[in-house]
Amino acid sequence: MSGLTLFVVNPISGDNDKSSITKTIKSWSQSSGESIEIWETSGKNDKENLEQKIKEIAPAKVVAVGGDGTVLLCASILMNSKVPLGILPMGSANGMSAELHIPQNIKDALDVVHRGYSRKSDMLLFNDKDLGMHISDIGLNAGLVKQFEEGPRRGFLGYAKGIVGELSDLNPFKIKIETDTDTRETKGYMVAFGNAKRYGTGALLNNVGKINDGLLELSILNYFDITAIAGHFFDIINDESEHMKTIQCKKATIYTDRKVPFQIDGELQPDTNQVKVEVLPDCISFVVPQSRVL
Ligand SMILES: Nc1ncnc2c1ncn2[C@@H]1O[C@H](COP(=O)(O)OP(=O)(O)OP(=O)(O)O)[C@@H](O)[C@H]1O
Repeated sequence: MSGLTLFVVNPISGDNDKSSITKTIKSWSQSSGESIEIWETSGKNDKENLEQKIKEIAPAKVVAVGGDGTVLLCASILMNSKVPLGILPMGSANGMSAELHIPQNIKDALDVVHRGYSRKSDMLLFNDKDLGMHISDIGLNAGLVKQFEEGPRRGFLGYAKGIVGELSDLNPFKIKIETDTDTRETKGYMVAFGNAKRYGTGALLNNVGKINDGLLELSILNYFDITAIAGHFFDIINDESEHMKTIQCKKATIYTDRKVPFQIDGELQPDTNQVKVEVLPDCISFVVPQSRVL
């Protein structure tokens, strides 16, 4: 595809030096003949400013250089347009790029951008206003994200302390789920909202999710059992799993009997006792390796 490629670089994502990435992008532009522009996020009004930039330069492709937050920022602007979104995975969480099999190596990921194969994906809309793309949840995992973000500690030790804190406070909550097809009540520690199969950490959430199936997966963690949880890291969950149930639907509202932590694609939201979610089918195109084109 000819035309301009806009690289949207998040300078703070993933704690790695972006100046060498910028150099690599510029030399790739010369060797591949792709004309490029590089635009950095500031962390303030990025959506409005990027929207403006995209209107001005009308790129043929946009490439998010960062983690899931940067991918979601770009996707929220490009949705329902014909402009495909590539990814150079540079975040601390790169769930969407892992789902799309984008290479972690930057030169290989740039090669995917240059080839320009694309596939469509659904997105998720929460509470009629917030977009999600990969995996969001309420309860246990969002509690860990909260411990990590709100605690004074960074790094692995801080994360480990956060896990211990979160697990020692663990109590199930009552959950009512209304989907477009049924209503059920249960108790559990977490409800995940998936457009995909696995978290950016590699942990498997469900066996059925496809990013372009027009469905979302609600996965409910009913029992907390460390060996069963460990199974998710080794891909040994099955449809009969006792501790985790998955329901596919097009929309749902979840009610809980107390306010619980909530995260959308890794970004913490205010604690909540009610989440409405619906799938927005096939509304964004990602640039993917040829093997991932359907
Ligand atoms: N220049 C900037 N300064 C500070 N924050 C920024 C800047 N640009 C983007 N951000 C913030 O970076 C976050 C998105 O980061 P992203 O998910 O791409 O990478 P990440 O390394 O996975 O991030 P994190 O692990 O902190 O969520 C958003 O919260 C956004 O507001």
